[in-house]
Amino acid sequence: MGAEPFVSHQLAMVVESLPPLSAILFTVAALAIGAFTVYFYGPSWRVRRVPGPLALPLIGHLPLFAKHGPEVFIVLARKYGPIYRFHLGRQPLVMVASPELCREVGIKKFKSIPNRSMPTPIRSSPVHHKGLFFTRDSRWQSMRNVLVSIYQPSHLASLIPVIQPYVERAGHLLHHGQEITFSDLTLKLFSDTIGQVAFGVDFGLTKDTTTASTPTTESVDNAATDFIQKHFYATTSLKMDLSGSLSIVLGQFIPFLQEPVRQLLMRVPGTADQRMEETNMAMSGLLDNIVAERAAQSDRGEKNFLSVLLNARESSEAMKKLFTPDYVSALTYEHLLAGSVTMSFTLSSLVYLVAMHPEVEVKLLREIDAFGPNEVVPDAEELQTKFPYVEQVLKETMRFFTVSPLIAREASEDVEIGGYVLPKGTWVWLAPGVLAKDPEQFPDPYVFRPERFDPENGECKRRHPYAFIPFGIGPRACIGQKFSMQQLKLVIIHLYRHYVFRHSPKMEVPLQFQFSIVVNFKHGVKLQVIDRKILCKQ
Ligand code: HEM
Repeated sequence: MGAEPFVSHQLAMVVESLPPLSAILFTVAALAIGAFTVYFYGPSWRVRRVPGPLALPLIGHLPLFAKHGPEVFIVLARKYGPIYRFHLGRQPLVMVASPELCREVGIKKFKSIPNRSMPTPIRSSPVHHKGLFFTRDSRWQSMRNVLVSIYQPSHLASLIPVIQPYVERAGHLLHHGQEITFSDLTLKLFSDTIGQVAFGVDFGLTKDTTTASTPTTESVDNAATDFIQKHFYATTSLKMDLSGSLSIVLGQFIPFLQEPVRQLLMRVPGTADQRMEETNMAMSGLLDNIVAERAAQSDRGEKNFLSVLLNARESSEAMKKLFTPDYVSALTYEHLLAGSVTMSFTLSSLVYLVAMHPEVEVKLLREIDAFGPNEVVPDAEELQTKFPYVEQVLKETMRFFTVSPLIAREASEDVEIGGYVLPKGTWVWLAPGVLAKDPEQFPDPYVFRPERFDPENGECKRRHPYAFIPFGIGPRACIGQKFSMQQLKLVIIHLYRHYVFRHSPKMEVPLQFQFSIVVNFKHGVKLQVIDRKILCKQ
């Protein structure tokens, strides 16, 4: 017998002993379904005891989100109570929606839940990874300890003369009878002020090109303008709903595919992923240049965040290791991100709401006018003590339209919250937007009533201390809270000293929102400007 017939015979025997093709297919299919089930239901299984609506395969509760928008979290809290599950695609979130449970997560059990989970849009955007927001554990703690010193009252007070010229400059852009998209102006204004406070650079966005009067700062160059445009694009592209780039959308359903697909699509011309990558690269390059230039300056002073950070970096070897150039860039950029969109949304909401409530406007103007002549700029202490009604209007605005209705946290060990044991790795999200509309804490929650924040008011006295947390809670709360309030008051006082506002006929009713990493207006806030001097003469 030759070798060939022998081999064929052996092969035939092997093939005969194999299961039929259908059996193989069946096994493969069963394995695939098993793997699919484990992958998609594993995370849900771990938190199955927490109540919540039935989650659809792959898309979880995203259809509910599409139907109700951010209000969905209020709807679900009413139905399931203060702790419930919400599935963002495959990822289950344990939502915490009562003041007491927020205190438990944010303060009492902070050690078990010290970090933030990284939402899908941010995973696509490396420029955001090394800021304070997403840094974790001991590195976060060390960075925060240094950065907190920058927000000391004395430093904040010194920022008023730095910011005021920008506020006045933006004010000069307003004219009686003018129709403006006010939210665009405020985004430019706060990008300009934070540009100065964070980088020591004048982005020149509110510069009146028809006059020569501008604050005396470093020159406005094309690189800065280019940078800020890229920043606007990068920020508005980080959508949490299903309108983001393909890799972001995919990340909601099949997270492990997000990065490979992003890597692929960013090489394909015309895709949103490619545009985002180009923007991120260009922005990182520009940021690194700004940081390198400032690092090379010997007398950089202490007037802006970047200089303070670079000075801290040079103070010891440990600091040098902590604040490597990439972290310095990310932290400085984070200021711009955190301090422009949030502030613009809050101020635009305030002016929108005051325009709808003449009785609030009258009280606000009375308090502002009583302070003194228009030329006198209040100092930090006066801002804190002489404008209680401005503060109430601001707080009520932040309650009414909460810019950050969800706060992302993640358990770093097994932890018990509200009677449920949540395993390590669970995404535990706080819901300040739900608390803000709780009728027990805020009677008639859909009525805009600043007086509810008057400390002498019974409603205010009865309220739980953590019912109102627009800046978050505990050691991880917003580091810029005092800075924000100071700056917002400064702008409100300046604006209302000169103008009042009415809704433009072009303003949509009701106002529509867009949910990206923070809430924003879909079509902007459109207003008519009324010069108070002209109003008085009429
Ligand atoms: C109206 C204005 C603002 C609002 C409503 C706001 C809200 C928030 C919220 C809700 C958080 C999460 C807190 C938590 O997890 O408990 C946060 C964190 C943070 N905010 Fe703000 N913010 C505002 C303005 C600013 C400004 C102006 C800056 C910087 C100049 C800033 C810098 C930060 C940083 C760095 C964090 C992360 C803190 C950490 O993880 O340690 N924010 N903010």
